[in-house]
Amino acid sequence: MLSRLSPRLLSSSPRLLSSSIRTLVNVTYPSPSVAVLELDRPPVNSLSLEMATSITSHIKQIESDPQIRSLILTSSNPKIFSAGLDITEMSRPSKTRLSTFWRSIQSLFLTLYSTRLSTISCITGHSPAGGCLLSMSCDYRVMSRNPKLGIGLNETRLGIAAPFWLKDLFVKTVGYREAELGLSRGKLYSPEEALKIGLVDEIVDGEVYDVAVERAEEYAEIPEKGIVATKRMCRGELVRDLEGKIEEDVGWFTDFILEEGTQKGIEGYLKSLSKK
Ligand SMILES: CCCCCC/C=C\CC(=O)SCCNC(=O)CCNC(=O)[C@H](O)C(C)(C)COP(=O)(O)OP(=O)(O)OC[C@H]1O[C@@H](n2cnc3c(N)ncnc32)[C@H](O)[C@@H]1OP(=O)(O)O
Repeated sequence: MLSRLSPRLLSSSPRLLSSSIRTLVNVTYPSPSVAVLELDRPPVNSLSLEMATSITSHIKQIESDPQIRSLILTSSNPKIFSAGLDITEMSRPSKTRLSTFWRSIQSLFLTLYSTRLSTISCITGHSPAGGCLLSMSCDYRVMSRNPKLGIGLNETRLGIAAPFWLKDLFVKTVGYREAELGLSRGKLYSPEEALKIGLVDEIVDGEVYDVAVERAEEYAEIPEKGIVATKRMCRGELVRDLEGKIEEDVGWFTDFILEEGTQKGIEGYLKSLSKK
């Protein structure tokens, strides 16, 4: 049923969706050339297999409408953009589910990072690890000034490591030395710190969503051919690197996660989260 509805109809009539086919995201259109994809998986927008798959398929649907030029990625939770990968997917998983899960994350990254759409990440809340991956995959990042918020790659704190393509993305975004420091220490940056190192492009005192819409409209006014070719030039190398190593990366991820030491670390981290 979903595939027979146009993206516009789907988004403008959320009541059409019954709870049995929850999409985990909401799509709206604040102007004729801008779409907003709002992450909506309570409590923390963590990326499960289903969540990652849904985001990817909605980006593809939005992309297929030639009128849409810009996409804003945001969250229905004002305090949390995304808590990153759903850690329960990595806790005592079956190897089959774990591989499929990781493929869904690779595919989400490749789709978001290389879309023809100009993408604006509207970071209203915390954005650790996979949340930071989503933000960094966008073309422009605006974040609320709230000093209590954190954004960064804290994988080492869970006893895991970022894959090579996420490390490369971080290096491209903040530079080699800052990336090495941030990754090793699993550092979450405040919005001010993130602005200083180029992890976000703008921090906003008031309504971050309004600024995101403004930026999305500015991007939408730039002629498409030039901006898409430029994006391809800037991002093609990393896309090709991962595309050429999909299987190797799945093998690396599943081996790393299924190792007993990693499992103990993940269990401990999950316990510390639920004890808070
Ligand atoms: C081998 C290589 C692997 C490479 C993979 C590289 C890529 C990405 C890795 C990741 O993304 S791993 C995930 C990293 N994320 C985090 O460390 C964030 C953890 N969460 C938090 O810090 C906090 O939850 C928060 C986001 C700051 C929100 O805090 P708040 O106080 O508002 O909410 P909580 O009470 O902590 O959480 C509510 C509820 O959600 C559960 N939960 C939180 N985060 C996750 C998550 N990422 N996955 C699954 N579940 C999560 C948390 O346990 C609570 O559950 P209950 O106790 O209510 O059952």
